[in-house]
Amino acid sequence: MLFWSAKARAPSIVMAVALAQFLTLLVCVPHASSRLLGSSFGLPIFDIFNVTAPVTFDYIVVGAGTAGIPVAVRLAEAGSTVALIEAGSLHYLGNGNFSQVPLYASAFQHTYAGSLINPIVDWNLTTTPQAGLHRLYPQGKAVGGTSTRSHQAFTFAPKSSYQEWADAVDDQSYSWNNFHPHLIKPINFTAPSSHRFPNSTARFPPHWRGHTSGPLQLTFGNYAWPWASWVKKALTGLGFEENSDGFVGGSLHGVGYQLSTLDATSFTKETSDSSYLNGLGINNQNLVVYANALVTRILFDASKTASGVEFDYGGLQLKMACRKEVIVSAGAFRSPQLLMLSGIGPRAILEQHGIRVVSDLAGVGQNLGDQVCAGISRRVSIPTTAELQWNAEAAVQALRDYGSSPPRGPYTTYAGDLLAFEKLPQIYRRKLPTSIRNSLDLLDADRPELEFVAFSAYGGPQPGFLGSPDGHNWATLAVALSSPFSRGNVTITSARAQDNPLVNPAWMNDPRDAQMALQGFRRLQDILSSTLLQPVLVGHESFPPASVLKTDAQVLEFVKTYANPLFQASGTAKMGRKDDPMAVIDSKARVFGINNVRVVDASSLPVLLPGHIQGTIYGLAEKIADDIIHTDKKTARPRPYSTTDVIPEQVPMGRHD
Ligand SMILES: Cc1cc2nc3c(=O)[nH]c(=O)nc-3n(C[C@H](O)[C@H](O)[C@H](O)COP(=O)(O)OP(=O)(O)OC[C@H]3O[C@@H](n4cnc5c(N)ncnc54)[C@H](O)[C@@H]3O)c2cc1C
Repeated sequence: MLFWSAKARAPSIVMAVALAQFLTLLVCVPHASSRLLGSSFGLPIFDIFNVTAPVTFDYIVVGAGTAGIPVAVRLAEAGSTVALIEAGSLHYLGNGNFSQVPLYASAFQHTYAGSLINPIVDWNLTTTPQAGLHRLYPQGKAVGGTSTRSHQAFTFAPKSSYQEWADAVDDQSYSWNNFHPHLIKPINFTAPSSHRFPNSTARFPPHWRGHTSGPLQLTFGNYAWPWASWVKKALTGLGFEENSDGFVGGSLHGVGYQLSTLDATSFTKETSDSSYLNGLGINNQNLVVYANALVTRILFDASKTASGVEFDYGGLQLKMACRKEVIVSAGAFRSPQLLMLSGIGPRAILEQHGIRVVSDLAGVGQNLGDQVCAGISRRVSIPTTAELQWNAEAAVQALRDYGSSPPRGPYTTYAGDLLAFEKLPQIYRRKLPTSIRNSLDLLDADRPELEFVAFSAYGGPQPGFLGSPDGHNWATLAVALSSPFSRGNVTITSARAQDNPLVNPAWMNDPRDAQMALQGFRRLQDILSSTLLQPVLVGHESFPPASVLKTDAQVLEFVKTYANPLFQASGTAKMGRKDDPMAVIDSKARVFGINNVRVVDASSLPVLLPGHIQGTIYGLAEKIADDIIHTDKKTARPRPYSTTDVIPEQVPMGRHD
């Protein structure tokens, strides 16, 4: 489809490709089985392109994000009719090419008050004050969801985390071996190309070569930032092993280049819409996408069975009905919000807002897990993103490289292209109180406690995003707590979906995390002082200045004030056993206490996974879709739309009174 394949290219190329595609479309239309441009999108009031579109769907999926699109696409493939309802629109319209060019991934994402934000493709959510500060927490509001905001890192958690998951939900289908087929089903892998520098070899599981059957393209950038190579050399010198599997083999320990969700031809960011929707779903007539539609409530009949949803479409309050299920994939903050607005959640909160209780579930909105990081920026003598911001010649060359075939150079990769994971080494561990050491010792051997990210840009507060406040090259090394103990929560501030939920990440609320952050930061300082990095560090200028990081109290103060999330929020409608009072969904993602509602997204995760969670979310979406399809034999039979799909006696579309 012309619109969906629009990529960030030089305008002339775009126009030429567009013209060719348009001509092809014109030639093909009379015989085509595919739909007309735009027909994949529904108008909930009327649909002039597809007048036979049913008002009642088998499934309604709420949220066209990282999980929602794969679930909707797979169900439609299996023959069910699916309405995919998304509050946002197309990120190409709202965010230009900032959601496409890999280097731009962190555009409009600073978390400090006063940062540049883009209200069109983001929910503009502000957390409750953390250490006295309100923080912005980016979340995608677009077809593609937060995959359009992501920094493209693709990892799987260590094997023990999936085992912990399987044990927590009493379902061994989540063990590494059993879950693995679903985790890799999305993947279409391309090995790194020869355009990377020779000293930046990227590792990946050898058997992934040729694994191209999935819709989601993964590869490595056609460039490695010099800072990444220097940090890798330093970490290796300090005893880090290289992670030989690119962080997707079931172990995160070690250092390596970031495997990324990247289109291996255009070197644009791969998202759930560019992969699943554009690649698979767009021509499937069973799937209709309703954009700009904010679901405000799930509707239930007298037997607490979901019958459809109510939504806000440009101010109109509309309803849509489903025959089978409502699948909530609205993300870690908005899935619990929607459940609460629909009467599913902690009784006291619902009653406080005058919401009728349908299922009193204490765990809705609780158990919010997230990783938190802090870094040090230093002036460096090697090229960083500052070159693209301040050096016209370098910027023009980088654009030329990106426009060449194949694209190469710094625009093909994210600025944080090197990751490393470890347990806190003994020398720092010994400084922790015994009780904290004991807690850490309970973590599995393959579960990392720290993650490092080498970022070729300035990391201090600044309104821009490309990387340098002063024209000098700056680089950052950040450390994150991979296995924090703190848990926050999400709640509602009103009975209206239009109001953002209240998010309290509770970063470092657990004293164990504060002590771990202190020792992790000391480890970070020591890495930056290593002789192996000295050749590229310039002077002593840094953010924060060394003078404010002398005592432990100063470090803790800095970390608490400047810590950022790694944006891996999860667990707010967690999966669990029926006898777990905080569990919201069972191991098939079905919400307890009601019928025909599932939650499939980051909020479903029962365990805070180390590393980056999008890979697991795609895998979970595949797994639950597979479960649904296999337990519902009828939906497994392909069936095109027909006018008989219109069931007038069910809740009609249109203005509701
Ligand atoms: C800045 C940033 C960078 C990140 N980088 C990485 C990374 O490099 N690697 C990684 O693994 N992870 C990364 N993550 C995390 C990852 O992107 C998320 O965990 C993941 O995308 C969440 O997927 P989801 O399906 O749960 O939610 P989402 O992808 O957010 O999807 C939810 C969708 O539901 C829609 N929606 C919400 N409420 C409603 C409603 N009431 N009605 C209709 N629609 C609604 C939203 O608009 C959205 O489109 C990053 C996150 C952020 C914020």
